[in-house]
Amino acid sequence: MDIAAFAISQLALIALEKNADIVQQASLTSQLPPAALVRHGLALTNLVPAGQRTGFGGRTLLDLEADTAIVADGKLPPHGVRQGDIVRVEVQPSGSATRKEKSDIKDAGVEGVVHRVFETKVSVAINLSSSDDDSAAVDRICTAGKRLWIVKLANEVTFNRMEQTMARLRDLGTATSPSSPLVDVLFGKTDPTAPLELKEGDITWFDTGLNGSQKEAVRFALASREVALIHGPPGTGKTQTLLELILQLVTPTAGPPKKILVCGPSNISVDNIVLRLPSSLPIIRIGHPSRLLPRVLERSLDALTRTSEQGEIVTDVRREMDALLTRLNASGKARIKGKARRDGWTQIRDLRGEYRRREQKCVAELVGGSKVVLSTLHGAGGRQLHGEKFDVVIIDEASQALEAQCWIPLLLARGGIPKLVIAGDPMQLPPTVKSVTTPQTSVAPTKTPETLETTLFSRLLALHGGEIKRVLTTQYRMHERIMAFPSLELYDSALIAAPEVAGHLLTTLPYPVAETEATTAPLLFIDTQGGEFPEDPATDPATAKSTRLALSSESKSNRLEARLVALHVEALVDAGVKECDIAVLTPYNAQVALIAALVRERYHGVEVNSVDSFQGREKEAVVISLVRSNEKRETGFLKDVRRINVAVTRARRHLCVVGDSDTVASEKGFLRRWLEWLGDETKSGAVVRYPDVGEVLGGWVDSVEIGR
Ligand SMILES: Nc1ncnc2c1ncn2[C@@H]1O[C@H](COP(=O)(O)OP(=O)(O)OP(=O)(O)O)[C@@H](O)[C@H]1O
Repeated sequence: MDIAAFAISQLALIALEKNADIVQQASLTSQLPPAALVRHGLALTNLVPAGQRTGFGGRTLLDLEADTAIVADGKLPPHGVRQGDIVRVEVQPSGSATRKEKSDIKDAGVEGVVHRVFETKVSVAINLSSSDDDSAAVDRICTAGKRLWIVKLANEVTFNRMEQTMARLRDLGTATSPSSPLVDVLFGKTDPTAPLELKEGDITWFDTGLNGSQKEAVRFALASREVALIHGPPGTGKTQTLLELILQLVTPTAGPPKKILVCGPSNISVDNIVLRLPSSLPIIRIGHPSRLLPRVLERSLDALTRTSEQGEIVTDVRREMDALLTRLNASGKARIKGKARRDGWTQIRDLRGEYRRREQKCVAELVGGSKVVLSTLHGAGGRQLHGEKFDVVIIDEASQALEAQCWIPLLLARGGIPKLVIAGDPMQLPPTVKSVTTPQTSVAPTKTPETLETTLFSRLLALHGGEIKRVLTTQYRMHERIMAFPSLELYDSALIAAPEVAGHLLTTLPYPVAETEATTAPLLFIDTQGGEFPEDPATDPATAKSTRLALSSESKSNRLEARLVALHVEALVDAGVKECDIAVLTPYNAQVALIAALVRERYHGVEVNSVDSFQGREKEAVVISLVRSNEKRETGFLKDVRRINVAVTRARRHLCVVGDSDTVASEKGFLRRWLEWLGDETKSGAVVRYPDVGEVLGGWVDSVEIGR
C-alpha cells in the first residue's frame, strides 16, 4: 500500500470526523439555553470563584463552587461535567443577553481542563497560551463580581495531533530516504522478518500462573522482529499477558533490556496497566494529572517532578509562585491594586517561564532514565516525549483505537520505532466514529481504508494473515454456556472456559442467593414476539421541533420491554443477588434513560448502561434489552455483530436477553443463529416465550402492564 496515499486519505477522513464532532457540539451549545445544556451534561451554571493555586506545568488551578445564594446546601446540582473534560469558564450570560453580549462574554472566557469534581466545587486547570496572560484573564473573570458557568468544548486537540501525525507520515511516504523496516512491514512493502528462535528454557516466567496460550503469545511477541498481534477474545487476560511481556522486555533474561512505551486509546486503559505493574518497577505515567486515576498519580510525571531530587528545585519556584498568587488573590483591604498589581502579574509570568524551563529539564531527565513509559496514544504526542527513542511500542485495546492515533507513538523519534506489539479483539466494537463514511464490510489488504473504523489491528491481519498473531484461548469470565455461542460463531470454537468459571452460577456467589428459575439459569432469552411489546414510535428528526428532540429521536426505546427488564432485575434482587453485581445493557441511549428511570428508583446499585460504554467490563448478572420490535422487522444497531458480541460477553454467571425474536431474527446474522442455537434443547439455553415467562420466573411477569 502506498504510504503517502494512505496518509492523505486518513487526513481527509479525519477532517470529516473533526467537522462532524465540532458541528454537533457547536450546534448544541449555540442553540440550547443554559438550563438545557446542563441537562445534556454540557454545562454547569451558577458558580462563584473559590480560589486559585498553581498546578503541574505552572498551570493555574481555578476552584469554582456552587453559589450559596442559589443552592443553600452549597452542593452542585446533578451535572455531566467530568474530570478531564475540556471546558471554557465564562461569566454566565443573563437570559436577556444579546448575541453581541454573549459573543463578548465568550471572548473573555478562559479555556482549561476539569481537574477535579467534588460535591461542592469543580477545579479547572487553565490552559497556558504564550500570547495571553491567562492568570490575568482569570483574574478579570473572578473579580467581575458575577456568576460564572463552565461549558464543555469539542476536543479539537486530539484531531490536530492526528492531523500532524498523518502529515508526517505523508512526508515520510514521499521522501527519497527509505522508511524504517517496521513502517515497511506495516504497509506491506516487505514481509515480517522470521522471528528469533526462543526455546522453552530461554524464558523464566514472572507470572507462573499464565496459561499456555498466554505464554505462547508472550514468547511470540518477544521473538517477533517488527510486529506481533495478540488477539484477546473477551476475558482471556490480554492485559495480564501484556504485563508479563513488559516485565520480560525490561529484564535482561530474554535478550538485552529494552526501553518501552506502553499506550492505550483511553486514560483508563493505560491506568489499568499501571495499577497492575509491580510497585518495584520504575515506570513513568505521562498524562494530564486531571485525567489520571488518583491511585496512579504517585507514579505520574507530575508527582515524580515534585518528589524526585531533580524536582526539588522546581518545587521552590512553585512555592514562590503560590505565595505571590495568594497575595494577588487577597480581597478587601489586603487587595493589591494599581501598579503593584500589574507588577505582580508580570512577576508571575516570569516565574512561570522559569518554572517551565526547570521543569522541562527535570522531565527530560526522568523520562530519559525510565525503562517503561506509559501514556495514551494521544499523550505520546506531547512535548515530554518529543524525540525520545524506544525499542518497543506496546498498544493495548488497539481495536478501539483509530489507526491515525496509533501512529502518534510510532513516529516519535527520527528513524521510527523498531518494534510494535498490539493487543486487541477485532470482533468487539471499533472506535466510535461520528462522520458518515462507507461502512466497513471487510478489510482489503492492499486498499486504502475508506472509513476510520478500519483499525490498524484489522488492517495488519488482512495484510499479513494469521502468521503475525497469537490468540488467547482460555477465558476467565463466562459460564461455559454463555461463552459457547460467541466462541462458535466468532472465535472458531477456540475458547475454553477456565475451570473456576466454567460452571459458576449466581447461586455459587460467595454470598447467599436463593435457587430460583432465574438464578439457576446461566442463559435465558425472554421472547416478546407476538407484537405485545412494540418499540416506541419514532419521532422523525426532520419534523422534530428542537435540536434536543432531534437528537433523542435518533435513539429507539421500548417502554414495555423496559418494564419486563425491570421485573427481571427485581426477580434477581429478590433472590438475593446484590445490586452491584447486576448490569442492564442496551444498544440504545433512549432505552438506557428509560430503564434507568424505572430501575434506579428502587435499586440504586444496579448499573444501567449502553453496550458501547460497557466494553471492557463485566458483571455477575447482565440483562440485555434489544428494544427492536416492529412490523417492518428493522433491526438497526443490532446488525453489528461486534456490538452484540460485546453485549453477550459481559456476563459472568447469568445472561438474560429480552427481545422480540420475530424482529431480531428476521435477518441472517448473529442473533438469528444464536436463537436457533438456543432453541436446540441439547445446548440447554432457555428460551422463554411471553406469556410463558410468568411460569418460568415464578409468576412475577403477571404484573407486566400491557398497553399504555
Ligand atoms: N492465567 C490466568 N489465571 C487466572 N486468572 C487469569 C489469568 N489470566 C487472566 N486472568 C484473570 O482474568 C481476568 C481478565 O483478565 P484481563 O483483565 O487481563 O483480561 P482482558 O483480556 O484485558 O480483559 P477484557 O476482555 O476486559 O479486555 C482478570 O480477573 C485476570 O486476573
